Amino acid sequence: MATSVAIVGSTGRMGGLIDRLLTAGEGFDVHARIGRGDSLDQLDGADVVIDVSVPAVSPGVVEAALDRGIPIVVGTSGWTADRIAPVAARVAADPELTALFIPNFSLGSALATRFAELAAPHFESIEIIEAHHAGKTDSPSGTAIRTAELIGAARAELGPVAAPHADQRARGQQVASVPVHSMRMSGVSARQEVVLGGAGETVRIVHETLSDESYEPGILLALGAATPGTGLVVGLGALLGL
Ligand SMILES: NC(=O)C1=CN([C@@H]2O[C@H](COP(=O)(O)OP(=O)(O)OC[C@H]3O[C@@H](n4cnc5c(N)ncnc54)[C@H](OP(=O)(O)O)[C@@H]3O)[C@@H](O)[C@H]2O)C=CC1
Ligand SMILES: O=C(O)C1=N[C@H](C(=O)O)C[C@H](O)C1
Repeated sequence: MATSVAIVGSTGRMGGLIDRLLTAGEGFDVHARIGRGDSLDQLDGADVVIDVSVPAVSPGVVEAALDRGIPIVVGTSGWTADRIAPVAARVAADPELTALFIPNFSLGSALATRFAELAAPHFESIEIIEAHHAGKTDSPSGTAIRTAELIGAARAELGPVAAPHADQRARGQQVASVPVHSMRMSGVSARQEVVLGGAGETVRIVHETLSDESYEPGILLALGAATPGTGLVVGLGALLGL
């Protein structure tokens, strides 16, 4: 029997992509298409919820899914480690609950983030430059926040990265001590560059999204993994075994 999926943010770019992907493929049915103004009671009866809405709305969607015991995949940005923490505690307390936070569904992005995490302990200077389409309303991107948090965790025993003059606005927003510089502009879908500097050298880890097609395998992987008892997952890398 097909897995029934409730899509929150269904009228948006990602919601439309997910709708088309599930409708065209096998194994999943669309249970409900939920947009602004629609009741979250439409989640009732779904096997899984996928949220691709806006950062302000996403926490309420997660709560509504967990209240109903329905596994949820969260693709919406804005989920810092601090915001995930109470959800993690709730999921840890109930073995039936499942919440997957996937800041970026693309394989290349998951790999690039992992590469940055691996390199982080070896360089004292690390900064992130991310660019997105002009329609993106939040910054830094969810991917940049997650990447910076993982860099910070990888350097936990070494201390913060060297970010001189970080009090100046043009030095970016610090996330887990990593300066993040966000551009919102025409001509770009999504791009992230992690620049690492050490004695006499720099390393640049660049990921570019050229089309939304790159998200499709990750969306299906996450939906397939979102079953009761999976628990908390953060990042596609965990599902890929990276
Ligand atoms: N994890 C990943 O790989 C990716 C994540 N994203 C993230 O996904 C999110 C959505 O991106 P995108 O599709 O480009 O954005 P869009 O602006 O195209 O879509 C946002 C959707 O959320 C809806 N929405 C707004 N308020 C509510 C509400 N109260 N209840 C239900 N739905 C609501 C909007 O409805 P309305 O049209 O009425 O405003 C719209 O359908 C962003 O946070 C983005 O960063 C994006 C790409 C990839
Ligand atoms: O809004 C987008 O487009 C994207 N949002 C996500 C983010 O905030 O990281 C993922 C990807 O970068 C595209």
